[in-house]
Amino acid sequence: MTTATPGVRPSPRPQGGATPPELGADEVAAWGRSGTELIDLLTRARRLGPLSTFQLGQRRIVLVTGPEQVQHILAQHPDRYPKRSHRARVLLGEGVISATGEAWKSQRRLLQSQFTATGIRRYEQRIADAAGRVADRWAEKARSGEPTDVGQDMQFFALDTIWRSLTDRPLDDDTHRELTAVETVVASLPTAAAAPATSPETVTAALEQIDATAYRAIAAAREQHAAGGDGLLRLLLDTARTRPEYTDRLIRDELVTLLVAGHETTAKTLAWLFLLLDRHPGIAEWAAAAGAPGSPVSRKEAVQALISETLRLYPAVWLIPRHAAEDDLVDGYRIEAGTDLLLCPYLTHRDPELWPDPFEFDPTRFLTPGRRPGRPGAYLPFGIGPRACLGQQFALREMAVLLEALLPAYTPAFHRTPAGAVFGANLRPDGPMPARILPRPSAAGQAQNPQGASCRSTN
Ligand code: HEM
Repeated sequence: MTTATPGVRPSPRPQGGATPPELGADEVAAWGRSGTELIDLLTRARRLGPLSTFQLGQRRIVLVTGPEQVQHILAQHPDRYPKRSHRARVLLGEGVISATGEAWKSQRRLLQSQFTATGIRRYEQRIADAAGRVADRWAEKARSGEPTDVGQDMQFFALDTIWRSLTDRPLDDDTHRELTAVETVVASLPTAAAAPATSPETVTAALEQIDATAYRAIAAAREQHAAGGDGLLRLLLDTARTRPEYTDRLIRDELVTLLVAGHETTAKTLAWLFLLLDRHPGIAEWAAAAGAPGSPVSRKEAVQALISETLRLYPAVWLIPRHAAEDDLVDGYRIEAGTDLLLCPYLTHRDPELWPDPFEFDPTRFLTPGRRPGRPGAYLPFGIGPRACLGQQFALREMAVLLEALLPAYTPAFHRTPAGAVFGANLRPDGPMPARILPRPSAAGQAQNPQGASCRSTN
């Protein structure tokens, strides 16, 4: 407890506190000359401790990787650390990811009910239909021996799933082609910059394409709506009747936000998962056999553990930026108003003080009590606090439905696999993933198409 000293005006700034340990300018310059990814600079800074700082051009950046510090910023004091001008605003407009303040609260409240564990049940059939499409494709590829690209199949699945949930229609080839423009824009987004630079021509053209597709979907949903259609867009259109802030522009922004947030991350996670299984055939066998008589884990448990461990090693959202709106003390260190902060789940998830054998792919750590850290803030693939992922339950469900159908039945035999990772707007494999689809010998005739009655989870 502090006592006021007579005659001294209380300062609004927290007292005391040292600056977080700083990475020297020469090391930052050496990193700049090396031309390597931002993650290399962050890895150097991380060695200084759970909170560290460095100067990048004109910007002072604080890197936050310790669980307690992460928890302080995202969960305990989110008002002190808002999102600033979101780097994807050029694409997402005022949708729920980039909105702030009261507008964000009311937009989030509206969508929240659709994305709870109960709320997503209304999308179960659409998820099963999209997974069934991939299962059919892999069955055909397994028969014909023609190669497929596993990364692209995952991209299509995730986009088809969210498109069906938004518009109540399966993704058709034309719309799919048009929406590849999203990838062009996502690939052009800066990683740690506060605001995107002026769009180059290709990005502008891609944005125009995305707008055209979105407005066409809104018009179609209006017609379908009159005829009794369903889907997330319907909720937005219904809301627009009583809330004038839901203009066509805001509906477009929410639609594009959910499309982008709802497929890139899921697709990349599934792509990483298949790459990890390729590198660890023993674990692929374990997952395929789970749920069979005599297996100690159910298929559902094994699939959940695979997803959790993939998200630990390759969190698609590998960097979470925040901005200090006021002075604060974190772990005894002073954070000044105006500082940019970067939280890095990728580094937190690979911290040897938190995770035994952090570089090992070992899904069983999520099945064995005491083998994962209990400290809040140590595992955050979906973020934490009020701005945590809206679509977490949806993403987990769609990935589980697909994997429960594919893993027991097929193995992709990759012709080649990407050598590394791209740490861009999301964390993605850095190349194509061509493969032949092999039926698992033990699973002949067992391939499950989740469209039918088998869409309930297997044991
Ligand atoms: C594996 C899949 C996914 C991962 C790893 C993921 C990760 C994240 C993370 C880390 C955040 C928080 C970012 C921050 O704090 O700044 C976030 C926010 C968000 N995610 Fe996801 N996400 C996934 C799938 C989805 C899906 C399927 C949807 C929609 C259907 C979705 C919609 C959103 C939205 C709308 C936000 C913004 C929430 C807000 O600001 O209130 N995400 N996601």
